[in-house]
Amino acid sequence: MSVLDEIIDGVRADLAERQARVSLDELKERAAKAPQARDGAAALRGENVSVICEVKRSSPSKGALAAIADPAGLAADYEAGGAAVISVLTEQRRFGGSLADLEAVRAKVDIPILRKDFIVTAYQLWEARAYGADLALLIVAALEQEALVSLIERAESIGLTPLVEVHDEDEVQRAVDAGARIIGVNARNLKTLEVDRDTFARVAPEIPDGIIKIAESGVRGPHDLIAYANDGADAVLVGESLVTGRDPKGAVADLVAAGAHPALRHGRG
Ligand SMILES: O=P(O)(O)OC[C@@H](O)[C@@H](O)c1c[nH]c2ccccc12
Repeated sequence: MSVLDEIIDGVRADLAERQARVSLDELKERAAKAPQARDGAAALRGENVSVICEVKRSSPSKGALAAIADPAGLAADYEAGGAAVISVLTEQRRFGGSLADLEAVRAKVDIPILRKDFIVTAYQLWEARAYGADLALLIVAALEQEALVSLIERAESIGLTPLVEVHDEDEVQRAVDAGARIIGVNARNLKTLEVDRDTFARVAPEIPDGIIKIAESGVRGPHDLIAYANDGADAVLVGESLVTGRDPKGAVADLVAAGAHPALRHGRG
């Protein structure tokens, strides 16, 4: 069994508990009362390379990263540093996240928020909306094609912008066929947890023009953002280096400044 399969088993068990506690109808009522979703694609489409900053306490590859007693405070620092979008990991067992984190971050920041989790059913999309997310991650490797297609459609129909994650060329094809408009290339293979920063350069050329391209994982600082941008990234998604650093706001500002360099505009569409 791959790491991804193990994670998804845990996610399904936790999901079953929540489903037993909160009915889909209750969730839908809560989602109806949530503030209208912000435009996640618009936030990522600007002239500059956008920075998506992640609230992440731990990871299956590294274990504990940071306690993050105040996820909303961290997100506010990210926003003050110039983040375009906040990613909140809500998976509990391996990443130490929760829907409460999502809710707290929503209450504090005005920029769009991505629910980062292992979404396998529409119930989780309704949760995302009910707790204030604007975008939702859908991982191609975790979904059959039929499920991917229907979750993309469902996300859009409830006002969530799907960010579709891939790791190789075949998954790009599946994402495109399923109608993805934002594709994230994860440098980390979720089946083995290995990071290969060359993944984006290899896989991104397969993504058609007009689709927003995000380079995910392994960004240590501005030099990695610049490398990803030169390979065509419209945005980068950064977690570990921000939560383990001393000055998240300053680190985000440095990334944002690098992403605003006019030399990077050439060749990105
Ligand atoms: O901490 P990093 O290396 O900066 O990576 C952030 C983000 O890309 C990573 O957390 C991630 C990308 N895709 C995921 C899917 C599930 C869980 C986590 C992820």
